[in-house]
Amino acid sequence: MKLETIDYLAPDAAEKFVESLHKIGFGVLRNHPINQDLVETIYKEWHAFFSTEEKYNFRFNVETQDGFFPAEVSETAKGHTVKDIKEYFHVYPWGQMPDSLRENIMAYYNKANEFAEELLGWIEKYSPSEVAEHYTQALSSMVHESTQTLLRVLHYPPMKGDEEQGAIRAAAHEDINLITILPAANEPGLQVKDKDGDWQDVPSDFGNIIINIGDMLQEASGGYFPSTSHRVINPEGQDKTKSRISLPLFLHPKPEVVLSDRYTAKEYLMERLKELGVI
Ligand SMILES: O=C(O)CCC(=O)C(=O)O
Ligand SMILES: [Fe+2]
Repeated sequence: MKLETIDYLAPDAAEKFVESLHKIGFGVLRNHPINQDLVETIYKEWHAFFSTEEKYNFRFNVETQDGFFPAEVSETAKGHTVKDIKEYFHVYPWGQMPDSLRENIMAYYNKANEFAEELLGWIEKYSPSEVAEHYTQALSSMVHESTQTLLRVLHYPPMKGDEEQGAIRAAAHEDINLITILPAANEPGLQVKDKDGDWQDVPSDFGNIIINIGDMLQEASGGYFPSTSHRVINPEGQDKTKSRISLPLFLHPKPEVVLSDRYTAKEYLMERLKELGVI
């Protein structure tokens, strides 16, 4: 099944969107309520921030994981040995960030959280009853007023030619959280692995919003919604000189939320972070 872009305003949008999440683990929406001018402004402001030395004043707090993660400490995806070519900033409402960037990024954080709750309502409504009966509470209430939901501002720098052999912008991985909401980045590169094991480009027309299933919803739905591998490939030709900025919001349930008879959200997260060697 090819990943189709769904019109948020179409009468059958919710049903089609949830079908796409079930079949592919990804759904792409256009005509959605997230303001594109705000997204563009954030891309510009944070691109400027990443190009200054000021970012080093916000080095991440090891305990709480908010703040700036330089390229040298950037992630290595599960099962990989080479670091991704990226730097990023973890934004939490309670976390450190430059005062000058707070207003716009928090406006986006709040709006995208509200939108995510609406989409979780769609997912719940169109989950088959034998799947939905295992949800221990409404999906939207799992994340409502959660302090764990993480907005990651990612900067993939221009390619310099001295990158480590085999390194890519983001190696294949799955997200740990419930769902992820991601406005199309300012440059292409995001790919999803389909059922045949082939990499498909995610339709990343500027203005689209991309939603994917994370491991926690896969767990809570007994596998009905698959947490699909995705990656960001390196640019070619002219695009090598360009930075790519992206803005995934990782919806994390409140720690005490029961995902399944095996895990609470907190237990699940701890297990995964240990596996990744983060804690
Ligand atoms: O930059 C992107 O488009 C995707 C990033 C991503 O998948 C992640 O940070 O988990
Ligand atoms: Fe991801």
